[in-house]
Amino acid sequence: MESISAFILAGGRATRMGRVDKGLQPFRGLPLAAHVLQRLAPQAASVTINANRNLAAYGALGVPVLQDELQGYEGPLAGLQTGLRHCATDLLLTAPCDSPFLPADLAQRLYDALQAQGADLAVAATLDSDDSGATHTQPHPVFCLVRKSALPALEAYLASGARRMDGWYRSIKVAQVLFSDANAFRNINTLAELQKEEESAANPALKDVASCLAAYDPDALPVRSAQRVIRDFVQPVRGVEKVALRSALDRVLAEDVISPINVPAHDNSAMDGYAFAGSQLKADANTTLKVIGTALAGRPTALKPGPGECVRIMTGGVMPDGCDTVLPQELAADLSDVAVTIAPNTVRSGDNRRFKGEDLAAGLPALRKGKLLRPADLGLVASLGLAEVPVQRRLRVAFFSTGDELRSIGEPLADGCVYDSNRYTLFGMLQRLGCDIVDMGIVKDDAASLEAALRTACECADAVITSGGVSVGAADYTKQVMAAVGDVHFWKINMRPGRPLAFGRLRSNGHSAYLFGLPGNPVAVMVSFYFFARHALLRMMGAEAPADQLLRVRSAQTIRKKPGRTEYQRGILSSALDGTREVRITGSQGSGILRSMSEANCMLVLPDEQGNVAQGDMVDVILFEGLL
Ligand SMILES: Nc1nc2c(c(=O)[nH]1)N[C@H]1C(S)=C(S)[C@@H](COP(=O)(O)OP(=O)(O)OC[C@H]3O[C@@H](n4cnc5c(N)ncnc54)[C@H](O)[C@@H]3O)O[C@H]1N2
Ligand code: MOO
Ligand SMILES: [Mg+2]
Repeated sequence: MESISAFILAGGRATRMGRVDKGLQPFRGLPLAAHVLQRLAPQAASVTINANRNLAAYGALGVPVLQDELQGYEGPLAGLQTGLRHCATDLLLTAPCDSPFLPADLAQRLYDALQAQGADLAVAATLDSDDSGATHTQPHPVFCLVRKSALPALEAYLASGARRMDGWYRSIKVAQVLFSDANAFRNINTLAELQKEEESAANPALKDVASCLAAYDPDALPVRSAQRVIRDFVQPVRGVEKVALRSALDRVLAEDVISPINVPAHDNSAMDGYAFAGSQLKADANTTLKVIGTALAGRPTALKPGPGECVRIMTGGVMPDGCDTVLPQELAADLSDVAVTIAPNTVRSGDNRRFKGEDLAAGLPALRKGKLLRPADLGLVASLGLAEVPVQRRLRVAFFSTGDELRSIGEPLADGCVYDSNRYTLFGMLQRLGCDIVDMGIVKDDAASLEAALRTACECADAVITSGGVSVGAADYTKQVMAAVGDVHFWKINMRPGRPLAFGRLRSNGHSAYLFGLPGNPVAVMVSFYFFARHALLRMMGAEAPADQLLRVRSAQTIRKKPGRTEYQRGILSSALDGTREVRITGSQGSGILRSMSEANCMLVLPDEQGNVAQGDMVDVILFEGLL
């Protein structure tokens, strides 16, 4: 094939996109024009972008940018004219900036037809069918390959005042090439289309995700399978903000932090003592060195100890030239203001020296994107002298309780009613995860109130958490309404507590939010949150969260356990008389007994295959608290 230059037409006004610069709209993480560039680059010797505004932003894509030479947004032919005038090859391939799916063999197939038919221009076309099923050929005039020799005809056409692409085509010899995949020429004209494309790529249907499991039985789902479907279904939210270092605590780092400096910046002493060249140490006799001065931390010295000399140095003091070893002062065999004596085998050459960059090396990542920032990380960023860090935006989570029997604090407790405790445990767990919280209170068990609440929640939050109404009770409208407002599955999970769970995505008025419909029982709410919602929310936050840390310890008692389901029993981990760790459970394990959670300091995780636990058997526990 002859050499081809490609030309991306991004000079339009994008009237259907509200006049935003279409080629620069983000799509799957890149500007639209960058997708077109990626598709064209392998098909051409060079790529140029034709744009009439935001030239610098297009330039940032790493290819030359040319503005129309005709003034006033005169359409694609004006772009083509500019392209042909500046084209370094005999052939110019054009494509619009909003066609991220264009064919990988566009250039080759247009070229073949151009050659075969001896044409000036080859244009792509597809077969379309109308409502009656009749087919017709649909040309895509902006996807064309044109010979530079057609420029005079184009100049003449434009000079006549005409601007239509198909009009000009009638004045030259055109070859039409039929492509079978009409989708490949799909362009994205409106912001709504762009959003829809984004979503369909990023958001598969829940059934498609669930169907990836080897076996999917929503009525008997292993914990691991449910966790997997949830993990594969939820996507991180977008949005980065720069915050002052202290405000970054418990936030998720949005970009790698690259160390701008070496920490420490110099080789320095790890001890208060005497710095010298270690090669002088004698193996079988005392080494005596003359003290020629002092190096304090923060005050590098110009002293250069020669043979038989040393420098008194403080911890953190920069190592003087030629020194690689420090004798801690308390290890000196003899010491005066002017000399120090070191007995054999007190220190080895190289001891007590800290290397430049040994903590953090300049130019290397000090912290990785996705890290949940802990106190040590704040200190680490501070040690680099950085005042701000980029973090993911906070996740917004809306939640409410359902059930006619629920009362809020401050209300009298009518007969048969209970105070709503789930909103408080949920508040606590979400707060600790660092979410922005929208507490929507108690919602009555009627379809209209539930639907209104779900829609409001969906429209204002990234995730919605409800409690209650997901089992089989007569007054539970929750499931019906959830199913109507979104793509939601209802599971019975092989676990206890927390057997029923609703999971999916709600949609309302163009907004969407993930839904976790947790069971109503107060312990079940917490267990389902910890083992399903928590991981999903961390993933949405963009966090690279470590897997749950299970600790294997001895059971101090026999524990009843049914095989075939995972049981999360509430435990108290303590030290036995012999100092080893053992765990016992907190009395009744009923899923309405919240006291069992409050008294516990850990949860036993007894897997599906496990039967009764005998005293002395080893079991897995997960701790509620670590170091803060
Ligand atoms: N026939 C069956 N009955 C039940 C099954 C079953 O499989 N078959 N599953 C049981 C399990 S397991 C659970 S868990 C619960 C879950 O029920 P729901 O999600 O429908 O929850 P509710 O019926 O609304 O409430 C259950 C229970 O929890 C109390 N509750 C609810 N919300 C709160 C709150 N915010 N604060 C305090 N307490 C709350 C509520 O009063 C009920 O006592 O279903 C079993 N039944
Ligand atoms: O499993 Mo239910 O969730 O026992 O309380
Ligand atoms: Mg119920």
